[in-house]
Amino acid sequence: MSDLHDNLRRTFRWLGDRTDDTSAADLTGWWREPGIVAQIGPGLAALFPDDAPTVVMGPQSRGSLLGALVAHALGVGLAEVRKDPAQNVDSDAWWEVTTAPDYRDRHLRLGLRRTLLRSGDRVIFVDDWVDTGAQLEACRRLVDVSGASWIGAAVVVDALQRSDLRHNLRVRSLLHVRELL
Ligand SMILES: O=P(O)(O)OC[C@H]1O[C@H](OP(=O)(O)OP(=O)(O)O)[C@H](O)[C@@H]1O
Repeated sequence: MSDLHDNLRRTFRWLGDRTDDTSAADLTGWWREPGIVAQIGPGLAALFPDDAPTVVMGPQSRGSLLGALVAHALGVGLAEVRKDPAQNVDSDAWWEVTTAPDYRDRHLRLGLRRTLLRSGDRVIFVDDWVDTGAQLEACRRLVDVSGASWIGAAVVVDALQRSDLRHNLRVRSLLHVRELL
């Protein structure tokens, strides 16, 4: 998987002009690269080789995109986490949580349809990037309330500001943000 590691670094860009104080991560080059699309699902799945997940959880939108690739690699399904979930009909029941301030200082409402996780499910969380860990922590709460079990988080880039979260939520990554600087 060293090809994957090198390809992720090669096709990543920081966007920012000289007059800008901050820069933004551009990951779109990853999705354009056939080798990455082929390898990233198996690569993330391999971060938890001994844990036998029954389902992948991925937050909208890039967590769901990657989550589908990981689910395919593992031969399981995907539980999609929606932002600002809307109930369609009375019987459409959701688990909902609000995040701590995330990397854009947002308190997001995240929701998971109750039909998507069952007690006995073993969940692997997938996302492209973790920064404050606010969305990650909120997804852990969704798993807890559903009665399913949390295996850990497989992410592409670990930019976690809090190392306690890395340990407590079992965060494993393909790259550390330092490798992109
Ligand atoms: O660690 P945190 O501070 O919670 O931030 C990380 C989250 O933010 C980004 O998603 P974003 O909400 O930008 O949505 P996107 O996937 O649609 O780009 C990223 O994909 C993670 O889900």
